[in-house]
Amino acid sequence: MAVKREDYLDWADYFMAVAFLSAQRSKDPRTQVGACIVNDENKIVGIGYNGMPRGCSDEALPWQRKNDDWLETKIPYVCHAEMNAVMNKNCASVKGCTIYVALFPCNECTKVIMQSGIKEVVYMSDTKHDKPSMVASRRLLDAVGIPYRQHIPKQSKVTIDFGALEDELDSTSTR
Ligand SMILES: O=c1[nH]c(=O)n([C@H]2C[C@H](O)[C@@H](COP(=O)(O)O)O2)cc1CO
Ligand SMILES: [Zn+2]
Repeated sequence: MAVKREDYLDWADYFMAVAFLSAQRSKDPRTQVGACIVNDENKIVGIGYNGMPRGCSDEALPWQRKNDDWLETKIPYVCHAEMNAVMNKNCASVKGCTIYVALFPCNECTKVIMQSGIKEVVYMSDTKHDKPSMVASRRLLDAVGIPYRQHIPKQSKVTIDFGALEDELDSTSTR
């Protein structure tokens, strides 16, 4: 009798992988961030990545990070992954949900997370840990007791191979 496959993706790696896959949609030349919101039934209810607001051409607005003129940077225009994931929700509310994010959320996203009722933050990268924005995020989350923890992946890499089923058919084909 065939036995169960053991090297399947566990839930947390799956949700973080969805966040990272979503990030690949981002046009930001420097930092691509993705977020995935999950309810208490392990159902995905929102996905987002950082991008320009709906209807804005990705070519019409600046993508540079620094410029003497702040209006010529992406900062005032780009919508962060977390905010997009909340706005993209496919259910009435994300209250009680967990958000998986590729990068620890900035203070603006943390406010959106808090106001939406999300109850837990799971992040992968913390490369901006010492920026005032992240310090403010932790202060806010600590103030209300929303837990945040770094994801420790069981699998360091998740590969998507569009040819996987063809290979499988080839190798198992007996006819
Ligand atoms: O929480 C976040 N979510 C998010 O989507 N982003 C996006 C905004 C920008 O497009 C990019 C950050 O760009 P940069 O690393 O050049 O500052 O990542 C950035 C953060 C944290 O800074
Ligand atoms: Zn943000």
